[in-house]
Amino acid sequence: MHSKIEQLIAQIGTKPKLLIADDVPANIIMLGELFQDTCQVYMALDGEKAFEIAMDVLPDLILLDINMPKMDGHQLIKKLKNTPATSDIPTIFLTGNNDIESEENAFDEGAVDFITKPIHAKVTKARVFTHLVNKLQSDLLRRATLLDGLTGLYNRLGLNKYLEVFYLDCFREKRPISVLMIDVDFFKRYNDHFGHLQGDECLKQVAQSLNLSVKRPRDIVSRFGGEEFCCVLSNCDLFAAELVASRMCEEIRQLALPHPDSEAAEVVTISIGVASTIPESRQDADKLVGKADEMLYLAKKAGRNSFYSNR
Ligand SMILES: Nc1nc2c(ncn2[C@@H]2O[C@H](COP(=O)(O)OP(=O)(O)OP(=O)(O)O)[C@@H](O)[C@H]2O)c(=O)[nH]1
Repeated sequence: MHSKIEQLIAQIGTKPKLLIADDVPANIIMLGELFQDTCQVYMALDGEKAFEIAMDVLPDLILLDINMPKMDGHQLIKKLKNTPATSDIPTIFLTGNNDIESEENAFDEGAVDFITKPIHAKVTKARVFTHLVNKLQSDLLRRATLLDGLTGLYNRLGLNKYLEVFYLDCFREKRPISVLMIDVDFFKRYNDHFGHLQGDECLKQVAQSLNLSVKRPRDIVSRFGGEEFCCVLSNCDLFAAELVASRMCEEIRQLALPHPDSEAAEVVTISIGVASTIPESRQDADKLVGKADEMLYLAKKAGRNSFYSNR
């Protein structure tokens, strides 16, 4: 099991994140030492703090004591399961309550395992690694389903998944989030002129350039469909998003891909709609995408090869 986890870590490039929540510092320290070589370990002494850390770091696995101050293990797992960003995180109860009723309750509440105290290092390690291997393997598979075959960018499914998570984060932190809807100008004419295969090649180059225009780990560029792309910039206000949009337009022009039938320029160009908000509800992400789409329409109407924003 140990070697399987190491193989997965090598494949993914980072150690999995493990959150340990227990109100007894000695337990946390002991568990931390047990997993520090294999995992990035996060620790919390009460349920509220554990939830806060879970939202911030999105751990790969949570080890949860039942009896904790502020929010106990039962309340915490309920909250984790009801929150989109954390609902899929496997959670193991680690508890001194070793009666069958507590164990049944834990599974009903969505726990993947139930380990009783006193902690037996070898058994705890084996069970934690089993669940971590499952989690990392399913993440790898899921990641493959979230990518677009032609461009290697996130596909629509990937966009929806990350937009939901980032939107929720920005709502919680009262930070701005911006969306850029991007469309290649007169692309039908490009295909008609050069053929579909060269059209595909053009989309690949545009995708790569757009992806290089965003710098931060939580920024994502996705293929929205056809010759449309969508970029999500977390913790980014309208002013900064306009700078990104302007840079993207310039970098696509710099690719200097000839487009003789375009009315916008002699080379391939893009139009971008920019929208930004500080989320007031958890569920308004679609509205932000809709707003960016409206701005894209206005950018097209204003002559293409530029961006338009919801100022
Ligand atoms: N080569 C290629 N073409 C695609 C792909 N997906 C969509 N398209 C083409 O993209 C073109 C989009 O055309 P329109 O929606 O009319 O837009 P447009 O020609 O870019 O015009 P404007 O957006 O108004 O500037 C269509 O001809 C589609 O066939 C793809 O994967 N590969």
